[in-house]
Amino acid sequence: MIAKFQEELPLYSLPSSDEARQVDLLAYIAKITEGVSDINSKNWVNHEPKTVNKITVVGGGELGIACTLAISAKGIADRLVLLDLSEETKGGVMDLDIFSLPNVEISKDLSASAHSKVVIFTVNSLGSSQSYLDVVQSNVDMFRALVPALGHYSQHGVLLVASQPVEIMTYVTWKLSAFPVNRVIGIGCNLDSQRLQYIITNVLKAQPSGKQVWVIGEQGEDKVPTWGVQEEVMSPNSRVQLSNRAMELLRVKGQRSWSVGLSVADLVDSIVNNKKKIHSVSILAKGYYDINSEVFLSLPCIIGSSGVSEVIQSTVKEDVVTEKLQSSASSIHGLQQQLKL
Ligand SMILES: NC(=O)c1ccc[n+]([C@@H]2O[C@H](COP(=O)([O-])OP(=O)(O)OC[C@H]3O[C@@H](n4cnc5c(N)ncnc54)[C@H](O)[C@@H]3O)[C@@H](O)[C@H]2O)c1
Repeated sequence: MIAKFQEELPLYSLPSSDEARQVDLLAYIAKITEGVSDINSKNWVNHEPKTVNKITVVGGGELGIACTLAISAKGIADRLVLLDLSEETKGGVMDLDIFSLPNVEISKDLSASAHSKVVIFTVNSLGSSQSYLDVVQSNVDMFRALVPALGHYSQHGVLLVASQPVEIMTYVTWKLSAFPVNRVIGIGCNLDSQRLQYIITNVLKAQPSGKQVWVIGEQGEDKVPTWGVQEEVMSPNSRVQLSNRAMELLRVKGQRSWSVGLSVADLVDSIVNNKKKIHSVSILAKGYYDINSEVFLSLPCIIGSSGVSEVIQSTVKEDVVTEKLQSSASSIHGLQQQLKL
């Protein structure tokens, strides 16, 4: 299946103005996707009420199950489709089959995702590639087989990417889907930001509250804290000391799939219920922090039903933040240039 798409798919090379052709191509791709033999005979367009809060989780591994459980626990979805595309039946998915959850459907058919408000990507290729570039390329190849069809089935939804490396996989999803950029988001530093705010406010009990501090940039070692507005009662020095102390506490927290699942569910809640809440998520960073290449980095944004509605620009000028983001942008862009999309 993947090989077939490698031959078929220069979709992202179409100009976005050529929408009719893009839709035709996406329809064709969906048609030849596994599990969908004839898109018209299935009549998927008419079977699904379009107003329900339907969510699709793609991938039934650790993170896919964690997202499913967290979204179910929050009661956000009227219907949740877990697309388990693996050959074998992994423990988690099998157990969900046995101990079924209300409103959760497990499927291998991509068309089951039709009319989702959010499609969450948690798949990860298990290729035995040697170099980092090969590992990323095998994830890209897998996305080539999935994103165009899933984008076709949920043309008005938001694509939320959790697969790693999240900045690159979000860029790849944007290119392969031909979606408007505001509706393609990576989970980026959302969990780190929420944790940092909690640490500053509830653990360090610092005044003023940590609501104005964000973790931004590249997920992992190169992420960086930044303040949204100048805190009048704090000198720049004590602000830096406070965020450094909070970042130290954040680093030892580690990441478990269930904590990422909880933060994904919070993001989904903001989208589905049009909460207009601020999240630090991976978005197209071109034009911010003097970045002029097409790379995705985490920046604080207002998130609602159409994805990103506004990017929050910090009024605090910090050279170290700009340098870190530019350095991340340069290395991510370098790697993207070597990928075969
Ligand atoms: N687990 C976490 O805490 C966590 C946190 C943040 C990000 N992530 C990222 O999310 C992704 C998934 O992580 P995980 O822990 O769930 O991994 P996992 O190995 O448990 O699950 C990967 C899933 O991808 C599916 N898959 C593999 N190859 C496929 C293919 N060719 N077509 C369709 N599906 C395929 C597998 O069947 C499996 O369901 C990874 O990129 C990971 O880095 C995970």
